[in-house]
Amino acid sequence: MTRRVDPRRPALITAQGLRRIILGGTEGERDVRLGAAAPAAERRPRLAQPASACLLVVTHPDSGGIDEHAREAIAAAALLARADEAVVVVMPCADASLQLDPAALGIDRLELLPVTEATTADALADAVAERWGTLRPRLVLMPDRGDDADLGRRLAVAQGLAVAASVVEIAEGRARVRDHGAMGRASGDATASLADLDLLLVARHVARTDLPFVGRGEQLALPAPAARPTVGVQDLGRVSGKAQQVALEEADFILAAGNGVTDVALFHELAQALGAAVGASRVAVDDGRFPRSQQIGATGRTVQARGYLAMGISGAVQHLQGIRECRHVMAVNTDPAAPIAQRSELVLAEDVQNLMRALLMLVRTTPASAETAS
Ligand SMILES: Cc1cc2nc3c(=O)[nH]c(=O)nc-3n(C[C@H](O)[C@H](O)[C@H](O)COP(=O)(O)OP(=O)(O)OC[C@H]3O[C@@H](n4cnc5c(N)ncnc54)[C@H](O)[C@@H]3O)c2cc1C
Repeated sequence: MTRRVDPRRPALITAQGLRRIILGGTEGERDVRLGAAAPAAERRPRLAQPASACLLVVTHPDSGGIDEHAREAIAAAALLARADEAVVVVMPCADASLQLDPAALGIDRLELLPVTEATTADALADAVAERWGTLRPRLVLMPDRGDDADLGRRLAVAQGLAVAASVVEIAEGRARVRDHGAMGRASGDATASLADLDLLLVARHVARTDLPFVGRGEQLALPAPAARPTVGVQDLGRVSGKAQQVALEEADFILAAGNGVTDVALFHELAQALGAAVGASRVAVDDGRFPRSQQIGATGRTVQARGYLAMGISGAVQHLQGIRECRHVMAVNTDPAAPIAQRSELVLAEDVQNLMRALLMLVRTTPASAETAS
C-alpha cells in the first residue's frame, strides 16, 4: 500500500540540519538546536581539502538576492555534501549586482549565468544541461517552485535524470516525496534512496539555513546561453497579465480585505492601481463581499506572496495560517493591538476607507503608477 505523507505533519530538524518528519508524532515542528547561528566570520570552512566532486544547486535569484526556499535548497546541498564535494550553485541572473554572501550560504562556487528577457526557457535549459554535463554532480537540488521547478523538469527530461519532485524530507540517505506519483514509479513506497536519484526538487523547510560552517564563496561568470533556433515557432514576446487574474498561490503582492472594508468598489480600484491580487478574510467572504475562491486561511487558500497588505483584518489564527509563508506583511487596522500586528512588519492605525482613498490618490499622482496598472 502506498503511504502518503502530509508535509505539514509534525517534524523536527535533525542535528544534521535536515528535515525529519516524525512518523506518528503529535508535537509541533521542533528544532534540535545546533547552537546559536554564529556570524559567517566565526564559522569554520566546510571543505578542508580541494574538492574532487560536487553537488549542484540551480536556482533563480529573487529581487536582487535569494529567497528562503533557495537558501534551504543550498543548505540541504551543503549538509549532504561529503568532505571532498563542493557545493556549486548555478544562478540564471539578469543583474550581476546580487546582494548575497555565497560563503555564508554554504556555497563553494557561485556560477552566474547571464540571462536577458530574450533568453528562452529552452536556451536556459540547454545552458544548465551543459553545466551538468561538465560538472557531473552526484546530485542536483532545486527549489520545487516557479521557474526553478520548470527548469528542473526540463533538465530531468533532457538528460534522462532520475528525479524526485516535492521532496519534503531528506533523512538517512533517503528522500521522501509528498506524493507517490511524483517519484515516477509504478509501485512501492513514497521514498527513494538518494543513491538512486540524480535530481531533488525540494519543497519548503527541508533544511535549516543557519549552517555551522561556511563555503569557499568563489564566484565566476559563465558565458550567456546560446540562442536556440526554434523551428516552426514564432516568439511573440512576453505579455504581462493582470495581477487579479493570477492564482492567489502564485501572486507576488496581495491586497486582502477583512470585515473592516466596507467600500468594496474602492478596495478593487486600489487593488487594480497597485497591481495587486485580491484576497479576503472568511468574514468578508461569508457575508458575500468576496467570492469563496479569494478566501485566505485555514479553510481557504495558502499564499506565499512577497507582500501582503491586510486591510481591516483582525488576524485570527485561522487567517494567519494562510499567510504563514508570506514574506512581508503590513496591516491597516483601527486597533493597533489586533493580532495581525504581531505578524506585521508595519501597522497603520487608521480607518481603512480613509487610507484607501489617500493611497489611491497617491498612486494615481505618482508617475510609475500608470505602468503598474496596465
Ligand atoms: C474552523 C474555522 C475555520 C476558519 N477559517 C478561516 C479562514 O480560512 N480564513 C479566515 O480569514 N478566517 C477563518 N475563520 C474565521 C476566523 O476565526 C475569523 O473569524 C475571521 O478571520 C475574522 O475575519 P476579519 O478579521 O475580517 O473580521 P473581524 O474579526 O470582524 O475583524 C475585523 C478587523 O478589522 C478592524 N476594523 C474594523 N473596522 C475598521 C476600519 N474602518 N478601519 C480599519 N480597521 C477596521 C477591527 O479592528 C478588526 O481587527 C475560521 C474559523 C473557524 C472556526
